[in-house]
Amino acid sequence: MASVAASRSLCSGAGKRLSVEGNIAVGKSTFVTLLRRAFPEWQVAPEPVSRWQKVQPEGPRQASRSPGVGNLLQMMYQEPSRWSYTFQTYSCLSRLKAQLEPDPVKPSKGQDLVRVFERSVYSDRYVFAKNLFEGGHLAKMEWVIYQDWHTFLLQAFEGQLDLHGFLYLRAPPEVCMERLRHRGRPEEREVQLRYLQQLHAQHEDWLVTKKTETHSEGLRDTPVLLLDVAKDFESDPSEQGKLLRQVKTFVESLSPEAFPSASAAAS
Ligand SMILES: Nc1ncnc2c1ncn2[C@@H]1O[C@H](COP(=O)(O)OP(=O)(O)OP(=O)(O)O)[C@@H](O)[C@H]1O
Ligand SMILES: Nc1nc(=O)c2ncn([C@H]3C[C@H](O)[C@@H](CO)O3)c2[nH]1
Repeated sequence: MASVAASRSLCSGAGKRLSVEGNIAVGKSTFVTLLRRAFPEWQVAPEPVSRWQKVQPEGPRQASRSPGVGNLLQMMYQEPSRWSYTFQTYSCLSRLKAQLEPDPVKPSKGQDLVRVFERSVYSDRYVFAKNLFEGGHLAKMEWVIYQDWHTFLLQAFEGQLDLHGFLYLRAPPEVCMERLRHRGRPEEREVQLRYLQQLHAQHEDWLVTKKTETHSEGLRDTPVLLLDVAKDFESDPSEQGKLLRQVKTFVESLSPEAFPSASAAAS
C-alpha cells in the first residue's frame, strides 16, 4: 500500500468512485464482470474473498502453494461468536487497503476515471458488523471498540474513502439463497435463509429507508442506484442492457465535487 501522504495526493478528487453493494450471492461479482466488459476503461476492485479463505502472514508475497494460517471465512461461519470480531478487523482492513490504493491508471483526456469497489468499509460496518452485534455474535465490548477504530480511520483518511455513489443490487433473500446453493461455496454450506433475510433488512435500512444511524451526514446523502436483479440477467442480453443503461445514466449524473465527505464524522 502507498504511504498515507502519497495516497492522499493520488486519490484526492480524481474521478468517480462507486461501490457495488448487496446480499450474499445476489450477483455482485457476476455484475462487476458485466461492468468490466461494458466499460473496459473502468477500474474494478473485487472483494478479496480468497485472502480471507487463506490468510497469509505479512511480508513478501507467500508462495501460492503455502497453506497460510487458516481459512478465516470458514472459521467465522463455523464459530461466529469466536471469530466474528477477528473477521471484521480483517475484512475492514482489506477494504481499507483497496479503497486507499492509488488510481492505477491516468484517465485519457476528457475521460472520467471510474473506480468500482465490490463492497466497502461502509457495508463492513453498517451491514455485517452491525448485524453480527444485533445477532449476539459480537459482544458489546467488541462492537464499541470496532466502531471506535472504524470512525477514527474514517476521520484519519478523511476524503480518501469517499464514494460518490452506491450501486445496490437487490433481490429477495429467497433468490439469493437459491444462487448461494447453486454456487456451492463450501464455507457457506450452513448459511440459513434467516441470515440472508437479516442482511437484506440491514441493506434496506442503510441504503433505502435510511433508518440506520451512520457516523456522517455525507454517507447518508451519498446517491444510491437501486438495481433489481431478481431476474436472471446472466443469460439475458436485454436484461443486461437495461441494467447497464441505468448504471451509465447514474454515473453520468454524479459530479465528483457534488457530495459532502462520506468519511468525515458528524460530531
Ligand atoms: N441475475 C442472476 N441470475 C441467476 N443467477 C445469477 C445471477 N447473478 C449471479 N448468479 C449466480 O449466482 C451465484 C452467485 O453470484 P455471485 O458470485 O456473482 O454473487 P456475489 O453477490 O458476488 O456473492 P458474494 O456476496 O458471496 O460475494 C453464481 O453462481 C452466479 O452464477
Ligand atoms: N461477517 C462478514 N462480514 C463481512 O464484512 C463480510 N463481507 C463478506 N462476507 C462474506 C459473505 C460471503 O460468504 C463471503 C464473500 O462475500 O464473505 C462477510 N462476512
